[in-house]
Amino acid sequence: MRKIYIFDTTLRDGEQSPGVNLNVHEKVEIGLQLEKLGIDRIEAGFPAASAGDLESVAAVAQAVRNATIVALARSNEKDIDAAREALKQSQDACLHIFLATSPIHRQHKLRMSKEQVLETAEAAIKYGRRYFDKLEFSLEDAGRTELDFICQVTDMAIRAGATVVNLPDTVGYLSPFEYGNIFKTVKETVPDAYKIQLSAHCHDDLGMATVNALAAIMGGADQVEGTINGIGERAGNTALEEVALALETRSEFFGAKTSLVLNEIARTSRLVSKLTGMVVPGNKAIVGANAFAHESGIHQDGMLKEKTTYEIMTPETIGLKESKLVLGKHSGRHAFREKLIDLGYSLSDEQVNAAFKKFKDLADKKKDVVDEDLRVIVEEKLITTPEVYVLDAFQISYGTQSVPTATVRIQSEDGQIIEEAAIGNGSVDSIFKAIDKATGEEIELEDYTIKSISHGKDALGEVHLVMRQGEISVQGRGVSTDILEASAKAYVHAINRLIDKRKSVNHNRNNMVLS
Ligand SMILES: CC(=O)SCCNC(=O)CCNC(=O)[C@H](O)C(C)(C)COP(=O)(O)OP(=O)(O)OC[C@H]1O[C@@H](n2cnc3c(N)ncnc32)[C@H](O)[C@@H]1OP(=O)(O)O
Ligand SMILES: CC(C)C(=O)C(=O)O
Ligand SMILES: [Mg+2]
Repeated sequence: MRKIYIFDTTLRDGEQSPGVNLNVHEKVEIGLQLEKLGIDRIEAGFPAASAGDLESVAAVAQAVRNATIVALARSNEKDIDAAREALKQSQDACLHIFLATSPIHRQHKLRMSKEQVLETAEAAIKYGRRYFDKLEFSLEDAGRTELDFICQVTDMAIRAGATVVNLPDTVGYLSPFEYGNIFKTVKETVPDAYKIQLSAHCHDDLGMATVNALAAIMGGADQVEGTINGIGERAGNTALEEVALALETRSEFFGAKTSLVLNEIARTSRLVSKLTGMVVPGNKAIVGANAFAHESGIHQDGMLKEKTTYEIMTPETIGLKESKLVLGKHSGRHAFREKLIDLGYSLSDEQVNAAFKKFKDLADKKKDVVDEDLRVIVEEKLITTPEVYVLDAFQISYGTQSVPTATVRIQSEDGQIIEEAAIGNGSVDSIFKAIDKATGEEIELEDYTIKSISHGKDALGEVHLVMRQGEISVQGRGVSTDILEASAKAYVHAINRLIDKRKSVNHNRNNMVLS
């Protein structure tokens, strides 16, 4: 199987992401993790850019011993000298020189003719080779360069001493077919192309950075350049984890492999995200939080029966523990039951069905149903107090200038609907007073607490209250994403428990009288 060399430019092109600025320590930390990941070549920076970048490249070159350390330079002696200075402690160094070759860049940016581009690049490569055995030359904006000129520059670069020639799609312009064809053409046309390595460097402006890198491999590229999490200039670079996993998962198709230590990918991704401050989107391939998470019932059922139904690679491959079955409104009974077993509940089919119905009602209101929500659902369901009254609906009228008024609709045991309204000292008080009227109970509220039992803006609120009627004291509990609803539920729950307790107290009294 053909080996594809991996050239990581997280510390150089990745750092060119607007808003990203890594200090020396952070660069070294990432460099060491890239070494663990088995990256072949690490581009540590652009030493001519600043004294800080020169220092960072030198620090990475000193710390990382098991990868080639690369430093970038423009095609001039000053930049190359800065790279020399930065890499002088390196065990295995590579100089990376670039010059743009496309008509747009030649005319507007460099203001050079084709001949001047050839001469400038040749002089720089020759100067660089005086000091470096390994030298990569990049034809910046090769993607928009005339194909015959790409071949001409590549030919010149090889003769001048480049060991790697990089053909970047600098502005993410090409389709996979076109990009792959450049490599195929260079291989077929440039006589000495077989003596050096050809490299692909893609940007994601049209969302094709990964597929273009793969097309380059199919066209004959020996090396792929990119970054962790695909960070980089504008829309970013090829995400290296995507290329590595595409080659691993579809090795029979590509016939090529990297030597990355794949189970270091998740760790590397998290570190780069943490230190650059660039959050990885949930749906990002390979390393996004949802890449191995399943929410819909049909998929979860498939996953529980056989993981390959919905996973083409395993989370363990990239160093994650396991796939996640996320419960939400699209989930089904199979996953729900499995989750309850995980949480330590052993319920009958009937109990699972009843709890599942409550779960679906909650999932309609709440984005993420977390373990704590499920515990509440199950435990509420298992504590069975006869429901003499059920809260059917309530409405609140409230304003800073008006007295809060609540209207409640309550269904009694015999199916009768009772509607009552009341005013109170606040929204909760008015609801409680309306419930008192509807149930005809006279109650003293002894305690009322409210707390959030799950996270986020749509967290569940749990109301706990203690009420007394004569000698009988009971507790009530209500849970909802709305605290007023949780309060009303807790109050009705407590009244039902009060009626239940009153019945058993009376029953015991009667028994005592009889005996
Ligand atoms: C595709 C890429 O990612 S290329 C790498 C891009 N990365 C960076 O630019 C980050 C680091 N850059 C920097 O810190 C600065 O741009 C520096 C220090 C390199 C140069 O700064 P300045 O001297 O102020 O020049 P400035 O950046 O404004 O302009 C770039 C100059 O380099 C020239 N230039 C651009 N590419 C090359 C090249 N490959 N070889 C030689 N000269 C080049 C431009 O034509 C321009 O020259 P001019 O001043 O004669 O018009
Ligand atoms: C410096 C070169 C390789 C580059 O980053 C690009 O062309 O995108
Ligand atoms: Mg780039």
